[in-house]
Amino acid sequence: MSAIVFDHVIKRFGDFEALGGVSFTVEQGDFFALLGPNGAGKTTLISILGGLTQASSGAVKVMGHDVAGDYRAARRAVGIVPQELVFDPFFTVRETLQFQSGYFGLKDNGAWIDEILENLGLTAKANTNMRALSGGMKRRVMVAQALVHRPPVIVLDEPTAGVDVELRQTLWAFIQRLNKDGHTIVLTTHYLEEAEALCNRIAMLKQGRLIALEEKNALMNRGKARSLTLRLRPAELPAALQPLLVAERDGHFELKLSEPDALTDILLALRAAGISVRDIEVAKPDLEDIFVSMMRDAPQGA
Ligand SMILES: Nc1ncnc2c1ncn2[C@@H]1O[C@H](COP(=O)(O)OP(=O)(O)OP(=O)(O)O)[C@@H](O)[C@H]1O
Repeated sequence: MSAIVFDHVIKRFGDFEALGGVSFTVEQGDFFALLGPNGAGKTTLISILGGLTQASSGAVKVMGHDVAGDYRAARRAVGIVPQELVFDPFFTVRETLQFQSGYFGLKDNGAWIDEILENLGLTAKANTNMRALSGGMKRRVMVAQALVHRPPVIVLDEPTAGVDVELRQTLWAFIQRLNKDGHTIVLTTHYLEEAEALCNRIAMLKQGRLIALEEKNALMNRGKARSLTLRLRPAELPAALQPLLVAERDGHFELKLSEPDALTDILLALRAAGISVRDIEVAKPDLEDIFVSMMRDAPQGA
């Protein structure tokens, strides 16, 4: 059984189609990244998953439960950390988590609440009113709240937007532990280095359509071509190397390096032309480079 199944999900707001028939699955144990530019439809998809919005057509299942037909069981199977901070200012942190436990009919949830508070660095704030917390602390409570019922599937919608380095590290260490313990994680983020470091599968949305869905390693290998930046004396590129030139700025020549072995030929060509190398740098594309080129190459309104 897949952790999540999106089956031809269409969502219209009036005449506007925010999701144009999205189908993919997230497997149990995945650490899954859902990427896409602003307005691609990520939050809409997550809202449908959490039962906060209804799809115009199509079906969504969480741990085998249909989010529309079997709402309660589906809702129980997933913990969603929303992008926006939503809270009751009159509750303390602990009361907020107790209240959320009650919503799921959980009594005697104190030990797990303590563990969540500890792991998110919230223990010292347990009895503080929500309104008195800083933005980053409120964000931690949003995460804690999504975890109170120990959902097998945890969805984080831009959890690290505007949070400090310490929280990022604490949060990711905790989420990675939960993933190792068997929880399925879905993450949306605009910090692509986070997705690259944490996730094993990556989906990309553009204008409500899925344009890529791959194992991270396969996706990273698409960007095999490295780039080579050279500073030369004299600062000129021999004619034989001109076809490889990608860009030239401030006396730095950026060349396309289709395979690492091509480096030898480049250096030999430079020596033959009597040009010496003053500085050299080889760069491999990261997820951000791959993301940008895939978004550029995907058809408009695909
Ligand atoms: N309630 C609504 N009414 C009308 N349009 C909406 C509504 N909610 C979302 N949209 C539109 O649907 C599209 C997808 O929005 P969504 O919030 O899902 O994008 P996103 O990928 O999460 O973007 P971001 O990265 O900015 O969070 C956008 O064009 C948005 O304006």
